[in-house]
Amino acid sequence: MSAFRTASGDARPPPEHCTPRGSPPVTKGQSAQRHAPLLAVRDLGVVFGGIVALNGVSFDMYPGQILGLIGPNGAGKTTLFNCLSRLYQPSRGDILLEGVSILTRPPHRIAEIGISRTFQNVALFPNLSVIDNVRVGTHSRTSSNIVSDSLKLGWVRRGEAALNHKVDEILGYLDLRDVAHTVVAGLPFVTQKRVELARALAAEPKILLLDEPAGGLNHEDVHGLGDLIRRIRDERDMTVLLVEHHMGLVMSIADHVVALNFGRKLAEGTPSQVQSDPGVIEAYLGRKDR
Ligand SMILES: Nc1ncnc2c1ncn2[C@@H]1O[C@H](COP(=O)(O)OP(=O)(O)OP(=O)(O)O)[C@@H](O)[C@H]1O
Repeated sequence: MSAFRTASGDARPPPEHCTPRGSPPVTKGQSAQRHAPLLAVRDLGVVFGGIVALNGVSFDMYPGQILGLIGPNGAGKTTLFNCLSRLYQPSRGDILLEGVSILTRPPHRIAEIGISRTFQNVALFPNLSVIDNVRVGTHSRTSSNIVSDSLKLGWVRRGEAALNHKVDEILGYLDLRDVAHTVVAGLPFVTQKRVELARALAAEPKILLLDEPAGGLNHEDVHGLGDLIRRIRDERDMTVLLVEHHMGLVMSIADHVVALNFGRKLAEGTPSQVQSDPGVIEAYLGRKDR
């Protein structure tokens, strides 16, 4: 069984937004394009010394979309991802969440406005248990402080109980209850990836940023991961941005794909539009006449 199943299993009816057989499928994310963008990337530019890592990239993300960000090595995907999670400050352009620029926010305050991320190589506290790592994710949702915590005020205790309940629910959702009290360092990489996802979900983000979630996973786990990402979008009402080299995963779950090359946007559209774009084919395979 895939390590990326959820506790609720796989046998579910198709979601309401699916169209009947025969008509072109319209995904929840594609129909969302009728709404205002949740996130707008505008003319983004990043320069490292003499290297132009991003050059005037613009695109929109709509509520409920799974957006795949692809491109060959060095295309600028990680740079863009790091701008979205505020690790990098762009040299030009803007990123707007629900119409408001996020560029004045430091990285540690990005979860408060509804953006959570996972890391390519997993960035957990290795010596803490699974449950404590997931609790860290709830930090942006707590309003207590050292004074109220030490006085154990009534509203602090009620808040703690609600957070514990939420953490337990997420552990159950990602099938992590059995390892809740196990120290993370001893767990297999694939389980650590699920813990990181649990931590990101604990912040209840509007936008979940996934940095190469399929890296290091076997074929079966990648399949399970695809199902899980779609379920998280559908069941937990999230919008997902996925940076991924695994083309099969991106093309099977994304509603919309943005392709970068040499720091510029090369193409965007549905997975099949982007897959058949001559510029994208050339960027991945090289020119035929070479
Ligand atoms: N911190 C940095 N300092 C200098 N140059 C950088 C830095 N980060 C990225 N670059 C350069 O910016 C360009 C874009 O890199 P980036 O890592 O964003 O691409 P990518 O699409 O994520 O590639 P990969 O798929 O290989 O991870 C590359 O030329 C890279 O060498």
